[in-house]
Amino acid sequence: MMARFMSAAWMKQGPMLGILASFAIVPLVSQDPYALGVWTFLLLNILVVVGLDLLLGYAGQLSLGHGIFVAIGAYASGLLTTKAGFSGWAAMPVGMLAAALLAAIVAVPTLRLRGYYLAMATLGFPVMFDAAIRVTSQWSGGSSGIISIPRLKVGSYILRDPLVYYYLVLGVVAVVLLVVWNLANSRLGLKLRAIHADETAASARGINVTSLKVMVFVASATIAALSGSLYVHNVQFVAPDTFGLNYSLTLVIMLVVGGMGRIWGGILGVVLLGWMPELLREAATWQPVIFGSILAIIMLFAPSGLAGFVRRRSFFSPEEAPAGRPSVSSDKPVLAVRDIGKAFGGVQAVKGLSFDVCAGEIKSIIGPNGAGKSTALALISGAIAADSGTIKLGGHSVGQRPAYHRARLGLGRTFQHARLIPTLTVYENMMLGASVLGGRCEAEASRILHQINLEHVAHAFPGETNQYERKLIEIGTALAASPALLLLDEPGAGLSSAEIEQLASLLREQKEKGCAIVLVDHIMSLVIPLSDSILVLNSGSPIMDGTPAKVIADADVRRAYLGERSDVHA
Ligand SMILES: Nc1ncnc2c1ncn2[C@@H]1O[C@H](COP(=O)(O)OP(=O)(O)OP(=O)(O)O)[C@@H](O)[C@H]1O
Repeated sequence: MMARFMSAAWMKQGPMLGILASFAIVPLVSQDPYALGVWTFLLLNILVVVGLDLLLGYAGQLSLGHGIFVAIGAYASGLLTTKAGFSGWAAMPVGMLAAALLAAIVAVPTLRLRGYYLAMATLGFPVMFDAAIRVTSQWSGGSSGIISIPRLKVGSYILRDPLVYYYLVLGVVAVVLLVVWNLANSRLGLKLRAIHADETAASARGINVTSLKVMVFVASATIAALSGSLYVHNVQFVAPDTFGLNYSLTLVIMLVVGGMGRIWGGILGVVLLGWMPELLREAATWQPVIFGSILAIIMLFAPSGLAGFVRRRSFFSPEEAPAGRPSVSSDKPVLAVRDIGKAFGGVQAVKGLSFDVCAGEIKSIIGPNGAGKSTALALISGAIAADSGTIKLGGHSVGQRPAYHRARLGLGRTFQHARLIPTLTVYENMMLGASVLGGRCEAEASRILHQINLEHVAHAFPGETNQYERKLIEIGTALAASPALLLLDEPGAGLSSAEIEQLASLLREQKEKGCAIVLVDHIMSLVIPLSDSILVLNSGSPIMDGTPAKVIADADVRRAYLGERSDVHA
């Protein structure tokens, strides 16, 4: 048992410890103070790029002015130590706090929106920072910068030896890297990858997308400020030119070349591109050409960066599946929808829709194409807001609540076109689904994988599975959250009759366990035998709600919908 634990721990920490060990032996190869200075500078850039990777590679948010957070750390240390009598150690957290504050101020309005708003907001940072330094030149030193910044001290010992400073910086980098590495390979990393791939799907899995994006941006800005502070106490000088737009873009390029979303990719990018100017010093005029050519070649032949050549390895593996949960049932409605409506411009997609679904009940919604079925599910799940009406989940009014909040209250859903996270393995997708429960989601993920018979594709990525498996995986990710209510949008589409039969038995099992299900589908051989009741929508409005027998016998329904189809009989 102990040996298994040790090998699992080594498997998880091993790669990062290996990288850190390589940096630890650098001084054994050369103790040339200049070379050590370059390596120290690279380590400081690794700090920034690794923080940027969390933001860009994991959460998919681009910051084009990230160098400014380094500048804030550098200037806070420079100013507070030269003008306010702070020690370097005391100035450091002030710079980090200032960077975190600025990041939060920028992030809260921009990261609520999807798209490149953060990139646009941060693009102006270098120019604004430069202007701010020049306007406040009396105390900030203007374009001449600040000189004679004191070195860090431990007691009366001044950290001026390049070798000592290298190991100090390496120690800080080691702590940050191990923390970031463990975060990236934890549930948080899965959530960030989910946000990157599909914010709507992430919200449906109970993830508060905005707050997570803000948190990561603030954390990466704080790490960047720490780097800036350590930098100025080494070079003892700071000027605004160091942190221009070029620097911020170079950070992004290092990450892109090395490979985003891997941590070690960013480190590789910094080392490769960081050493290049040194190696090409003789051909200084050719440097931009060579730099640009390398970037173009990487973008053409390895758009995922150098790390993209290595298949991502998951640190999560299915465990022994625990026993299933006991069944629950109650007559209280799990879902109560009253008079909801939604218009898209002139199109009234849903109008006057009301119904209840109790625990252990399957309610199907059918209707012709464009009848408003998917819109109804989107309104119930919170993917879009209703114009009118009320929605109650387990007695809680959720009409104004975002999708992630409804997911946390026990609403699971699938989409008309399966929305899995392509960058996560099947098992990790299950874990993401289960993560809304808190606690150890590995066990729940394993249980569902076993239940839907997909253990053989646990380590595959969704793109490597077939259509039926993808449908099951998406239902599985919803089931992993132990939903009280499950919304299914056309789960039967494109499946063979044998697959539909298997799907029906999986849904029957969920019903028996007390799950309330709302099923939207055109496949009557799935809908009719499975449903307790069927609601028929036509042009957004309900025209009938009753037992399957009553619905298929209704003349209006047959005219509006069923009469057009040949597979009506169960
Ligand atoms: N985001 C949107 N913007 C504008 N119109 C929309 C949007 N979503 C849906 N609609 C319109 O609302 C109406 C209902 O669409 P919805 O997708 O809900 O129908 P449906 O019953 O699910 O159809 P199908 O069976 O083809 O999936 C359609 O006229 C559709 O064009």
